[in-house]
Amino acid sequence: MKKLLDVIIQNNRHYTEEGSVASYIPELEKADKNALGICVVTLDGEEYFAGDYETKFTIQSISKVISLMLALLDNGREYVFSKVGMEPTAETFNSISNLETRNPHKPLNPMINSGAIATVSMISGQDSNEMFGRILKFARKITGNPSLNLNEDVYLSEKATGHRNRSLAYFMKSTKVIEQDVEEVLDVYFKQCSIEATCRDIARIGAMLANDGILPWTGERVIPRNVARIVKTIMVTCGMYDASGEFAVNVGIPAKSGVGGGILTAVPKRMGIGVVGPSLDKKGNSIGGVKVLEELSRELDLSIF
Ligand SMILES: NC(=O)CC[C@H](N)C(=O)O
Repeated sequence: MKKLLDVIIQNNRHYTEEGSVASYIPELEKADKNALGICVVTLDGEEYFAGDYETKFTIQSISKVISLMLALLDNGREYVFSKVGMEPTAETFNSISNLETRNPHKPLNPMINSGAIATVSMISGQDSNEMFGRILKFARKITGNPSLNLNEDVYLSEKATGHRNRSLAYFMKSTKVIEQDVEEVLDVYFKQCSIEATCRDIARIGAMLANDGILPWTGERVIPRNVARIVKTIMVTCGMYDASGEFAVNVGIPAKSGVGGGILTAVPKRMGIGVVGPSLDKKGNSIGGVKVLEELSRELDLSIF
């Protein structure tokens, strides 16, 4: 496995030249454009690494998977999906247009910004500190990494410039999708996006999902099987934003990307995979990361379809 991963990273590193790092959150521009790394965590607890696997990145939209799990645990499926839909989108991840035209009462799905902000608003807690505290605690548990933390500079950078997200949130307040204080909800959203990780951390979340909600390295159940199933299904249909269909054809596994360059994937019954490559394609997915996953999926026959 280790050899295969080394070769795949080598074969695909050149793609990083064709993309660019995210710059609309100013702090993200500091990322290393040519970094490309991978970690595979199998369900028997083995971990394999290749390339720039030690590269740290903020999880950005990958956090949407974490808050969806927590919102489902806190509220149950009926309530969560009364506020946010389950349908894929052909628009960009921060699109505002569907909010009014498609269904003014709920954002399309929990993997785009509007849907994730609505999802975050359903997480229990008195204020933003308590809500984010619960997200971080849960994230530490499912990564097995007690030192997982916020990147303060990215958080402040996004908070200062996140006007598009603010407009999505205030629109949803007007339609009563969001019932809480908008600024508190946004603060939690900006913070969860700014959690800093390595590809090992996200591979471990993938392995837990692949293992139907049980941490492979301790045997502990952290989410019910049904929650794992729902989350993986939403990842397949919506996790790569408006490139989810193409990714399903070319790779064929539940995945969630973030503009920090990470992609979390869960291969049911087999493994979790985390990749990092901050150079992004036009839709905001790691350009090298997607290519690495395509080759790995072909080599190991990982597609679920
Ligand atoms: N696609 C992403 O990773 C988007 C997350 C980012 N924090 C944003 O809200 O714009």
